[in-house]
Amino acid sequence: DWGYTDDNGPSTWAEKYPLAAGARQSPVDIDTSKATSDNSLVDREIDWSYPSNCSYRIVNTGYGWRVDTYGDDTALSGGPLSEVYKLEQFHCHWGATNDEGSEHTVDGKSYAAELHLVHWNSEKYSSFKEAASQPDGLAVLGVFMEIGNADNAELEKIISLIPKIIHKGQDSQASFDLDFGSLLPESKHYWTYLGSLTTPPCNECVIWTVFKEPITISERQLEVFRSLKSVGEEDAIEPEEGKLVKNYRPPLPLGNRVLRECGP
Ligand SMILES: Nc1nnc(SCC(=O)Nc2ccc(S(N)(=O)=O)cc2)s1
Ligand SMILES: [Zn+2]
Repeated sequence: DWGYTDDNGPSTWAEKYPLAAGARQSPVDIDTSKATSDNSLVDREIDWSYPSNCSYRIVNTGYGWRVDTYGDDTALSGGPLSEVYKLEQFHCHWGATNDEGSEHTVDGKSYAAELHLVHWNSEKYSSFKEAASQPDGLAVLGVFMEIGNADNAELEKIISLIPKIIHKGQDSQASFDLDFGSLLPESKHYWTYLGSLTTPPCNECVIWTVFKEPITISERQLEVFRSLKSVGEEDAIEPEEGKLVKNYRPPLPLGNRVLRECGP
């Protein structure tokens, strides 16, 4: 199966997942000199509403952790979006060392990690799966994460559950009040472009919005991410083996896509 090691990593994905070789792939390097500040976006602020207290399921997908949100009373609209999108799940990508880990880069700079909030167009489509096969089906918010001295208190609620899902396939149900607002940066300055899922099947179904301002996470918190395993409990391997120390796809060419910028 696909993964992030030398023998099953991003450079091999197109063999089994032909979409991975498409012209609208993600992530990309955000070349700020190419970004056009588009007036059609300026008066369309990105607007989100997320519940404060909800029950969530965190799962080890084998490629990282993912929190399923059953996004009933969630809504994302505005900015580049023409319809209202619902939050389906959120997850993160990181690297083995702090100088890599984000999927998008900014003028070639990588951040230590990148948070993805995955929404689907529930106004036009009847399911996430259906939306994931449409060019305007998904809207993903990308938030860069850099190492800071302090723990990120909201992320800590998720990180405290990771020891329960060390192995692939494990999940944990928890109801905690998550303030999504604090998982997003203060500034709403963002770049947006048309792209894809950054993991197989790499469907070209995502309207990407990447915030310019990073949030901070502590080194200890990032180490907890790296303690996840990509193999199941039954795979008897050495304790140090199978650790998910990196799960990011390097940038693909922007090609002739338009990169728009909006915000102060
Ligand atoms: N044929 C298909 N199988 N599975 C899908 S969608 C499953 C899923 O949620 N995939 C997914 C993959 C990557 C991302 S990401 N990293 O945010 O681009 C978000 C979501 S479409
Ligand atoms: Zn992602």
